[in-house]
Amino acid sequence: MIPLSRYLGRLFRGEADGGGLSLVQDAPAVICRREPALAGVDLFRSFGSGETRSYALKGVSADFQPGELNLLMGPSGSGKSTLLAVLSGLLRPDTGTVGALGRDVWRMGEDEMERFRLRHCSYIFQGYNLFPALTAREQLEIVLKWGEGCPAREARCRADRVLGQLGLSKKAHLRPAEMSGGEKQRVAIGRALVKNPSFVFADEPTSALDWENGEQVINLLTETARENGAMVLVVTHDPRLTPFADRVFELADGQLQSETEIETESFEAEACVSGLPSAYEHTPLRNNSLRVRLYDPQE
Ligand SMILES: Nc1ncnc2c1ncn2[C@@H]1O[C@H](COP(=O)(O)OP(=O)(O)OP(=O)(O)O)[C@@H](O)[C@H]1O
Repeated sequence: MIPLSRYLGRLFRGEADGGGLSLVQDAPAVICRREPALAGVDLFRSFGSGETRSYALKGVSADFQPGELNLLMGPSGSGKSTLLAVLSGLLRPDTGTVGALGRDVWRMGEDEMERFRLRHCSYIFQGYNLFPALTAREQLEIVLKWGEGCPAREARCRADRVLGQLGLSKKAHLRPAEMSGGEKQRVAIGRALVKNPSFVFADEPTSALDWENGEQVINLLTETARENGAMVLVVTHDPRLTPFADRVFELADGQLQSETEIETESFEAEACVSGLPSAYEHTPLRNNSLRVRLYDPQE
């Protein structure tokens, strides 16, 4: 019997066999420590001053679990992008705290914050923000070389692997001007995912895409949550994304109106998770009831 601790952060397949369980070979899935990876507490954020001052966030508190895809929805002007920016370390709140991986984000010094963002956070915005002069492969390589000091050969290998997962192997040599909108968005997502972030923050990542490309993008983000244990937070107006999510947060007028857990199919192989340390729980996976991954966000 292989101790479960050996599997922390690694992939395995659990196969139920007549009530028993054997753990074999690599396969993606998620079991996460049920502690929020990210927690916003009583967040206020205003813009302007004096008589023109208005509050975009009015006391928002919310927890976000690792291994989950969260949607932030609500009417235009309700504060979604402001909340995303505050939670992701890009915009300082007036008051309130943001905790991430056990750290108080807004108490970090600038350098520490920069390192934290570089190591743990990825951002996906509407405009793609790709470098015009770089090829698809170079857009990914540069993140690894600059961000992690990754040697050129390894960076190329990792970039090519992610481009392959995105179905972009044949486009690796193209520059942004030579790509379609969907391809550019996939490269932007590849750039966000190549460093295996703990947090992915995406603001309207599908709004400029047709549904075929949009579905591909949301599938990639779902996989990132489920298979890498990342906490993914997506601001969107698109109700078609809801079935892909684990949780939907609804904002209105700067306040959280509701938090809805989206039902997933039941996890048949309960045997897979028996014997787990109590700090861990499984996250059921759609379409594949026997895949399990242990993930520890603190590692
Ligand atoms: N930099 C800014 N300066 C002044 N007001 C701002 C600024 N950013 C946001 N606001 C205001 O804060 C409120 C919330 O804006 P926010 O962009 O967070 O809303 P949203 O829900 O993301 O909207 P949308 O869906 O239209 O993108 C709005 O009233 C907006 O005008």
